[in-house]
Amino acid sequence: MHSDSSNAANAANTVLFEGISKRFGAEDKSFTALDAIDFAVARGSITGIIGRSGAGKSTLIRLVNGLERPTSGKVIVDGVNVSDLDEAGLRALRRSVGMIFQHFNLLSSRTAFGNVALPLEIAGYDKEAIRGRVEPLLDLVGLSDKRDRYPAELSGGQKQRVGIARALATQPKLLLSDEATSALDPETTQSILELLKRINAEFGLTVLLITHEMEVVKAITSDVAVIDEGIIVERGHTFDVFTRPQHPTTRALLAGLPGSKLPAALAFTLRPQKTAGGRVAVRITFFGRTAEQPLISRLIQTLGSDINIIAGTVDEIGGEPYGSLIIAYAADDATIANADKFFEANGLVAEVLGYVS
Ligand SMILES: Nc1ncnc2c1ncn2[C@@H]1O[C@H](COP(=O)(O)OP(=O)(O)OP(=O)(O)O)[C@@H](O)[C@H]1O
Repeated sequence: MHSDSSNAANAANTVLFEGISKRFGAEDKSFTALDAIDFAVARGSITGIIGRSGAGKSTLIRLVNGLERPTSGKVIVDGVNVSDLDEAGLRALRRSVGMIFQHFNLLSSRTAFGNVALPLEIAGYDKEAIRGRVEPLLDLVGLSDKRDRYPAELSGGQKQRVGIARALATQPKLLLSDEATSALDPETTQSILELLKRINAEFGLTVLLITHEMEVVKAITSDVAVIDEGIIVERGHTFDVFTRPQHPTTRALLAGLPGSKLPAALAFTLRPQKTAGGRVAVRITFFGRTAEQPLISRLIQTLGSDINIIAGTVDEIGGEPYGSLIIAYAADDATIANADKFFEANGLVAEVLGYVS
């Protein structure tokens, strides 16, 4: 029997991790790969789990389709406790949960068509039904003209498209992605992420992806959890986690993003203390609607023309505009007070980076 609250949680979430821990090895020298994980993957979301190598990401995702069993706790997929399933139940679960992999895991002896058809053959579909399902899928992933090609004749991006079509063949409600773009170049990564985004929007498919690449999380997820040594250290809407990271691990992962580093010339001259007649260097972060306003010209109007713009980026996180601007201006009390008033009035987050002469 489910309580009303667990029914509501199952309606809202495709996956629930409840008090999950996973230990490997014998009792006396066991290793804790996951510890006290409570996490929900909202239905229809694209949710990312990010962490460094060895953080526990693969173990966590493998619990979802029953490839690993938790040492304690429950993983609930679409209202079903995965640990309660017998072999037949696990087979049914794996039909309703598609998965894509870093190295694609295609059968080299089968064509693109044959690879996509495989899960349908295993599920016992007849030839006609298989063709009726596989051809539109190859079309969806843009590979109709490659239907008779073998994996060795396809590029990495094309192989991953076959992998995506195969994962969708049994019409799953959930797609698991295990570092699916890690072996691809940035441009191909972008096109695969666009495809995942389109599939999520068109079919309402929930996507749970694990990655060590912040770029991937930034490009397509709505929600994210940061995992470190088997513990979720930070979670939330991607936009909030990226713009106001709280945990040092999140900050360290974000520091690898292009545009997050200080320009070399500034980093070299920046001092922690104010110098006589020196200038203060400030990073202004602006979100949502403020990112679209003509901030720079208003800033110049407020602070006068004695302001240097050192660096700037405008970007999008989870579809929301976001920008950052590094400026320097006179570090006297009147100018600083004037600037602070401007930042506050315009809802800008300003962080003093240091002082330059
Ligand atoms: N079958 C196993 N037996 C023993 N230890 C394991 C097993 N599987 C994983 N581990 C350990 O659990 C920890 C988490 O591994 P996991 O593969 O989940 O990390 P990850 O975040 O996916 O890392 P990567 O990105 O390198 O794959 C690692 O320290 C790993 O060595």
